Amino acid sequence: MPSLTKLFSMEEISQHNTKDDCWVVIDDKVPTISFMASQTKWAFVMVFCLYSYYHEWVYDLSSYLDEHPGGDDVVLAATGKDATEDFEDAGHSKTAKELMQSFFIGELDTSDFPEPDIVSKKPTRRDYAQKLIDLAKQYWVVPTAVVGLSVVVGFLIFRKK
Ligand code: HEM
Repeated sequence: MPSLTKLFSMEEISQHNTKDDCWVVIDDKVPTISFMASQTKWAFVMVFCLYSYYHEWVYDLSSYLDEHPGGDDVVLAATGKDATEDFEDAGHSKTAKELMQSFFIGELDTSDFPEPDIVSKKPTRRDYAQKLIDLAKQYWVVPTAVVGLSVVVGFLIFRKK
């Protein structure tokens, strides 16, 4: 995915995890676009939404930690991972979201993330055989009871003759 800003790996970001040096990754960016004309603004918003769908943003909160109304511990606990959920759960105001833009430093480099395994695999004969074995293992009591009962009945009939 092409990028317009500086890229940081999660490994690098996770090293900035102290009170004096604190970076977080949040998938939420509201660009300051109030200076644009209405139509241009919406076109920009649409392109930006598409772009931001594939990107996660990195914020350097080192200078803000002491002032953060939610405290520094919650933010420090959210370093080295995607903090979007924690950020959203805190119910940040529009003002907070605007303020966070002043701490923006770049975006998360996702190029070395493993590809999700979405290739659908057609079941083979081996898979069906394995399924049958698994079922037999799971329900072994029924066939065992049938065989046992047949042996007993057969034995009784044989003895009568
Ligand atoms: C990214 C930059 C951030 C900025 C600029 C920011 C700013 C603020 C502001 C202004 C408030 C006061 C309430 C409001 O106006 O919404 C607040 C509260 C809070 N923030 Fe943040 N915050 C940031 C990141 C985070 C992160 C990453 C977390 C958690 C992992 C977090 C957790 C909280 C919590 C728990 C509160 C208290 C909410 C409450 O009192 O109900 N914040 N933040």
